Amino acid sequence: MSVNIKNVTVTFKNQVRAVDHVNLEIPHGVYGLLGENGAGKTTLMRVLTTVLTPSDGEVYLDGIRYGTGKDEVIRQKIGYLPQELNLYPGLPVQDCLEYLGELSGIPKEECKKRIRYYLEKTGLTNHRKKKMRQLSGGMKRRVGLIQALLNEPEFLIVDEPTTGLDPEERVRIRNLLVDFSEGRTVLFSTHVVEDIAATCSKLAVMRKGSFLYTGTVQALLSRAKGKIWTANVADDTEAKRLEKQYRTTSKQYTEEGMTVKIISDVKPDIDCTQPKITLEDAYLYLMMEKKKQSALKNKNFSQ
Ligand SMILES: Nc1ncnc2c1ncn2[C@@H]1O[C@H](COP(=O)(O)OP(=O)(O)OP(=O)(O)O)[C@@H](O)[C@H]1O
Repeated sequence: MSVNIKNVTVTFKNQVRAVDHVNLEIPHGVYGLLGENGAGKTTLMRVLTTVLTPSDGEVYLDGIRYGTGKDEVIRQKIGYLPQELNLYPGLPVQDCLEYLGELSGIPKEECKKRIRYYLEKTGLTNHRKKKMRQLSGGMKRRVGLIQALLNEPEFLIVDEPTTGLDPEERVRIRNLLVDFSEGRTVLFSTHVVEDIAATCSKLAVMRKGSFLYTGTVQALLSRAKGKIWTANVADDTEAKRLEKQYRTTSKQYTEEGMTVKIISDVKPDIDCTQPKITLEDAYLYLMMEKKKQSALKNKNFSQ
């Protein structure tokens, strides 16, 4: 399964350019799509599902070009979990999934077998008789994921699959996606950096309709090498003082007080050490660098 995005642009009627000339080849396995609110992730995913026709550019799935009369064939290869999904509130979970399976043309017995398997895998077996409207947000999300997996798609696109899940369920769903990706392609879009760190070896980082980065997690981590520092402080007042002085990313309470993470090309003039870089550090470093560059560009432009 290969997915190719070539020079794709989406401009909405209100002139918002949500996706701006992007190019991407999505390989096998779980591929992360990370980006701030409004970056263009959902718009790009809607293009990939054939729901939205781009204003410009081409998309190919296994060499089949979108919008050339073969979109139905493409759709049969795709499973999609959208950000918001309201599945038949009056139907019990089992009936709802059986109905969706029937709509997808999955043979009845095979469909029941898959439903049993995925209910078990998502920890929902004991909730299968509950009506959809009686489920918690996290449970609804998991049923939504099952509907996307049900036709065992070659290309699975999931938009924020772990939203509303408790930590244990989050891990369970991540593992399910990794297992499912064996021999398939999974596009995993999220704001949760931890989700990407736990599932993907490659990712794209999106901002304002463009990719700031595409490549391996490892290479992104090495970009931030030598730029992240940790300082221990006694309390929040001291942490705030550091925040005024340096570009800080996070602070965390510890047994002794607090630790503050600082981004700096050179060692800050305080007692600090270099921690093991996390994907969150590398992501925040990338975002800060790009924002700094755009601010500089705007300043030069207005001078
Ligand atoms: N149908 C639409 N008409 C006009 N503008 C839209 C439409 N859909 C999205 N947008 C705009 O396009 C931009 C990208 O939105 P999109 O939903 O793709 O971002 P996102 O990265 O998925 O954000 P989030 O992480 O918050 O879901 C935003 O500025 C949004 O307001």
